[in-house]
Amino acid sequence: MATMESLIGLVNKIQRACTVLGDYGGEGMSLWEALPSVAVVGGQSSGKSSVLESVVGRDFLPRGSGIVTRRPLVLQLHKTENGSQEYAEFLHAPRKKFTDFAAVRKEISDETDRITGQTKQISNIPIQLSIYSPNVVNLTLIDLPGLTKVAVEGQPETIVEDIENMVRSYVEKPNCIILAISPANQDIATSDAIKLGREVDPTGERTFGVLTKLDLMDKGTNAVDVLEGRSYRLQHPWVGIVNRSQADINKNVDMLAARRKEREYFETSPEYGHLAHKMGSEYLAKLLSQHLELVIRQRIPSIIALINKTIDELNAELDRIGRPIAVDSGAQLYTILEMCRAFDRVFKEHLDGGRPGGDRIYGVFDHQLPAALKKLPFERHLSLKNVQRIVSEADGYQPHLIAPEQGYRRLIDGSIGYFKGPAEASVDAVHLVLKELVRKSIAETEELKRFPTLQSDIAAAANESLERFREESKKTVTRLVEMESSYLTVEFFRKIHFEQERGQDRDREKDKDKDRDRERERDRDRDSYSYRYEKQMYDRHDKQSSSNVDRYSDHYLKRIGSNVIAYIGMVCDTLKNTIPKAVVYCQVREAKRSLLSNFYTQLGKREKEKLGAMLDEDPALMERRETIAKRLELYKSARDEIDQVAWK
Ligand SMILES: Nc1nc2c(ncn2[C@@H]2O[C@H](COP(=O)(O)OP(=O)(O)OP(=O)(O)O)[C@@H](O)[C@H]2O)c(=O)[nH]1
Repeated sequence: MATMESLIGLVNKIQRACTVLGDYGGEGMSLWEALPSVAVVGGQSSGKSSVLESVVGRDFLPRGSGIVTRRPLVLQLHKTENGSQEYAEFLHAPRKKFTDFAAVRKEISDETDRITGQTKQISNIPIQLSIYSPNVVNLTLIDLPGLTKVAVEGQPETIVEDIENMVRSYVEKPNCIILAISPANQDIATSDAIKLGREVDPTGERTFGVLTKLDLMDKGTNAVDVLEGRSYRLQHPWVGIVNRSQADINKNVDMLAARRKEREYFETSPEYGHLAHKMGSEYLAKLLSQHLELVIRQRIPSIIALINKTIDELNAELDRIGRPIAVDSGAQLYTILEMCRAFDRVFKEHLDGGRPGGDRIYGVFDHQLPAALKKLPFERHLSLKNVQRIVSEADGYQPHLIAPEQGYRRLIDGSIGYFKGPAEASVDAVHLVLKELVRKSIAETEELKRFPTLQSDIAAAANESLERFREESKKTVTRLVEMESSYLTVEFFRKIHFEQERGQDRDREKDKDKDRDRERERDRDRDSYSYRYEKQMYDRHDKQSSSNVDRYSDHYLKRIGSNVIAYIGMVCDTLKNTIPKAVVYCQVREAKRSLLSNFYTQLGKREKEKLGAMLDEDPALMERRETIAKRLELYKSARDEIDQVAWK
């Protein structure tokens, strides 16, 4: 019985492991998949049910002469807590607990009749019986209808084949251990059990030869040749058995008494005395236990592999969804700061390269700003008419004598005002890029994924900062533009004055130099406002054929306009360079330096509850993590259980 004990321990551990694995369905491995089943196979009345009972150690199967087992009986033994009451339950009557095993026997018999009628018919619909007991191992035993050679009165012709096919469907499963029962009072060469065993298990590794009814052999004959493996060789040793006779059953001889009788039989037998220690039901039970243990142990590596694989998967998933968060406020603050830093890292990567987005800021400076500047309506503002109007207005009642100082100022002031638009537009464009980068960075910060509340807190704080930077940046670029109005570059006008003198000389030399003049202009930046402006003025002038009657000649006004345009072109070039500097200084640099600094200040002042609230997770995620953590624990304990078994 020591072997049975260790088998119970082993199977229990695997049971616990498999319950864990099986509990979650799908990939889980059920206990019954991990464990082998044992089927008894043999001719009619060969003693199958008797042998099965001996292995289980209980009387509960109907027995008798003639065909008794007419439906497969799938018997699942479930080990229960020590001290708990033994009971049986049928699948066809789930809520009914049988504690009286005589009643179990009767129910098997009645249930057989329910399907087959009280005839000699058989059915392949199994009866499922579970026995819950502290004294059994978790195991499936299958009692099968006896194989027969001919159909008897009341049976269909196909019965021989039908039974064989049914039995085969059970024993051909590689997980099935075959107890091949042959009665000693028949020639072993005609044994149906051996024949089928050889067919489904040619190497004989899962077939056990059992010889029953040794006591019923003819006087003067014995089965020593069979038992010693000479008649038919099997990998496992043959076991001889003496079950209760029909007379014993009728007299209600109990199992203990039957065992004693069997032991005495072998010990006192002149033929089998030398084999006594390897004979009998108890020895068969022991042999079977040992084999089961071996087979079950062979399954351990694959069970452990499955457990390890699942543990790895669970750990990976936990890593993905994040480990649980701490409860004390210090640790929470730390977690929040860590996450802010992670976000900050991603954000900076976007700006500095490594991640896309920062280049769009350069796009604003390189493309958007110059394009906007080019579109400014200077040509309209400095049209001949406008120049004349503004210069005249600035002069007032007294026309200027040498140069229209006030006129220039007004023309320039009015023009410079136009730069505010593109300057502010650059600020706004960069603001939008930064805002988008904040949004992107939050989405891309792995660590933040599980904390929707913190995500929106960080987003709000970052956007608030960006808004502040934008205000500051707008003030600065406006100032840059205003600075251009507040003090004009003197050198420019001195140079103009000088050039104009020269120009007047040339005028005197008149149009013969006109071509040369144009050539000089062409040499200048063709893209500049002054070039385009002057060209337009020339063209217009040619068409208008100088019918002007105003204070100043068209030529003179055109000069003023083109001077202003040239000056504005210079201012434009300056602003094209300084606006980006201001924008980067006020917005980009600040975003990199102090996007979350206000947030940090606020964080320091928050109470514990508020910190906890910031770390609120998606409830579904929390639940998932809990489930995974629990499963992980179970799997680890299952692995421990099995490890203990494996190293024994
Ligand atoms: N004397 C003696 N009788 C036995 C032995 N084994 C079985 N019997 C008797 O043989 C009869 C059939 O035994 P079962 O255990 O019902 O045989 P079975 O193979 O399950 O029979 P079916 O289910 O009908 O095929 C019963 O009356 C048993 O008492 C044995 O070793 N010695």
